[in-house]
Amino acid sequence: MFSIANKKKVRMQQKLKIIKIGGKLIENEQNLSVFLDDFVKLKGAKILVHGGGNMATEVAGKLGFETKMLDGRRITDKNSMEVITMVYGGLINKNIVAKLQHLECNAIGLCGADGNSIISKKRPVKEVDFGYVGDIVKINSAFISSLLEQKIVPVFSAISYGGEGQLFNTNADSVASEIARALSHDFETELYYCFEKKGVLANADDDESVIENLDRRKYKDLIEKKVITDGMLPKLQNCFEALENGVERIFLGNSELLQKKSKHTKIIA
Ligand SMILES: Nc1ncnc2c1ncn2[C@@H]1O[C@H](COP(=O)(O)OP(=O)(O)O)[C@@H](O)[C@H]1O
Ligand SMILES: CC(=O)N[C@@H](CCC(=O)OP(=O)(O)O)C(=O)O
Repeated sequence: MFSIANKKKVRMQQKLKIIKIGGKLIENEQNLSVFLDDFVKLKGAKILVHGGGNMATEVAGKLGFETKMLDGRRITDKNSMEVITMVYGGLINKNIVAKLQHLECNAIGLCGADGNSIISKKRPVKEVDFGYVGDIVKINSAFISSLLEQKIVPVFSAISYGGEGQLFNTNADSVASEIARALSHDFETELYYCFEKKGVLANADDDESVIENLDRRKYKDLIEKKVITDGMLPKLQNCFEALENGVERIFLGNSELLQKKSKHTKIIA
């Protein structure tokens, strides 16, 4: 019989790719289709994490709810949490899974409550109360690994679980990096952030000004110069934390990143 230690050793030699797709790419049918075609072609174990912030804002607006963001994170009141559950957990997640099934990729759609997979705690109230925003405290690696072993592709939405019947909204970039960090104990992990730009830009007005290699020193400098703002702030914070906690390689780019043919950003130590 295979012992747990042996199983772990076998997995350590296995590569795992965790890919996050941002909301602005999902909204565009053409970009989503290019991305999913490349995603299904990736060999080996893989996990997809999706955002959808823009769509949630749009649906909330239609329902007459105002959206407030701070440092790339949504201040999530009760109404906002309900919209998020419907949009991320339902509309986006189920459509992506259906498209993957059509491409003959056996995907399963999950939020953090499913399989007790992503456990979080309400973000502590400091200057701001983010409401139903959860910071991840635990990833159920054993459950996620068991899906991967069955060749099932988990597709996670940006919803975590508080453990006491409460769902929380969690930045999708954080979901991806925390899953990558946790599973790097068992697999050799690579993390990919796909969004609408070619990578981290040195000049926000020039889409070709991609920084090909980004280290922490340059990242801090670019924050001070206000070149890195908005959603890019939590995204890069997640990248460096992941790199310092066992994730082997991290890349940022557009819907074509998975082919790595066009310019993109690599996070380096
Ligand atoms: N230096 C930068 N390079 C690229 N994008 C940046 C930069 N600074 C801020 N951004 C913004 O960050 C956004 C990406 O973050 P976010 O909106 O969270 O992405 P996602 O679509 O993955 O959710 C880009 O759309 C861009 O407007
Ligand atoms: C707490 C928090 O901000 N959660 C995010 C989750 C979705 C997300 O991250 O979507 P994108 O990847 O498309 O930005 C939000 O509600 O906007």
